[in-house]
Amino acid sequence: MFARPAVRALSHSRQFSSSAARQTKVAVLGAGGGIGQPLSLLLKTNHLVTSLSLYDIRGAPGVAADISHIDTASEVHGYPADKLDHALEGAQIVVIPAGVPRKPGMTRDDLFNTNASIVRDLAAAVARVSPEACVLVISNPVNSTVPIVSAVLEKAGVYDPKKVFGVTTLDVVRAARFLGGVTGTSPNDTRVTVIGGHSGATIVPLLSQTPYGKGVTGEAYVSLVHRIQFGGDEVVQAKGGAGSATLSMAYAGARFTDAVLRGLNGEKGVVTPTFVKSPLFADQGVDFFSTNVELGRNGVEKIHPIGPISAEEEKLLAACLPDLKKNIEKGKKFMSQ
Ligand SMILES: NC(=O)c1ccc[n+]([C@@H]2O[C@H](COP(=O)([O-])OP(=O)(O)OC[C@H]3O[C@@H](n4cnc5c(N)ncnc54)[C@H](O)[C@@H]3O)[C@@H](O)[C@H]2O)c1
Ligand SMILES: O=C(O)C[C@H](O)C(=O)O
Repeated sequence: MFARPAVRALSHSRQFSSSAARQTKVAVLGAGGGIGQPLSLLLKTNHLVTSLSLYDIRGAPGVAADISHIDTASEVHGYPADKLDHALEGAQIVVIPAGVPRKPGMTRDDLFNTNASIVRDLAAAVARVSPEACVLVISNPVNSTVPIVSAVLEKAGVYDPKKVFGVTTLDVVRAARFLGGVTGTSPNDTRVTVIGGHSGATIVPLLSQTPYGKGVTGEAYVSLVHRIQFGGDEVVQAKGGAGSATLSMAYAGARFTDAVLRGLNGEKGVVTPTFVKSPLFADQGVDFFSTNVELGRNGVEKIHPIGPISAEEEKLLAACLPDLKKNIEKGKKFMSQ
């Protein structure tokens, strides 16, 4: 589906014969929503998906009927509110964009009270029905919902930290686009590794690690970093109360799902940032963190170190860690109550 690799590290051919690709069922929970619909559409065009299972408390059968007419080989089924378990049967990948989006003036953390329980209940169903699936969490606040999903699976005795991912790809997409805008180059030449978490100061773009990013300094650097960290707010403001990023997120979610699919299919060198259980800053109480991760047949194959960073990025990282720690602890506390 995507002509370009997910990150610049993916440079080799990714062609598969249909016989080489395994059968992969992908379930989308929240498929009737602003993200869920275009994400499901993009997944229907992905030839690594053999079966697409669309679930929502509202509207999923209609979305499924519509998408099922697209002339790619995958089967599409839609499931109403009371058929969650059916939707999850046999799923190898579960993507979760279910939950409420922000309105102007809200932080992602303001969504916690509503989305924490939605994600918890969906994760409980995953634990019960498809415990071996890779779970890709889009619902905000990602910094807290990923620890919640992990804790639910852990409580059920089926937690595999290699298979739970917070989707931070939109930050990577924005960083490439915004840097390309500043330097006047194609985003294909301005891929940026973005580490940390997915909200404000927890989003840390490593511009110094790219040839074009290194050249952005002074005020231009400060405003570029701010735009990457607060790109979500731009969309929330522009939509004026009608929600947050849906189309760019669907693109980002489909791209990350494609990366996971390619890893499961045995493709080597699939590397992209994602928010996972990570040892990198665990000694500082931050045991979930996004860095470049190599994806493989079992999910996370290898967590890459952050690599050399500039003095400015050291400061961004120092600001990120306390906020991220609070967000992670909030998710864990919710699950321990
Ligand atoms: N990770 C990211 O980068 C990123 C980017 C954009 C948005 N988001 C988040 O994604 C979430 C969804 O955003 P949206 O714009 O699609 O919202 P939306 O309101 O348009 O859609 C959400 C959908 O979830 C469904 N839903 C609610 N509870 C459910 C449940 N228990 N089971 C199944 N479905 C349920 C709703 O019926 C709705 O169709 C929000 O939390 C938003 O903040 C994350
Ligand atoms: O900004 C939001 O609330 C949605 C999403 O997290 C984004 O980054 O666009």
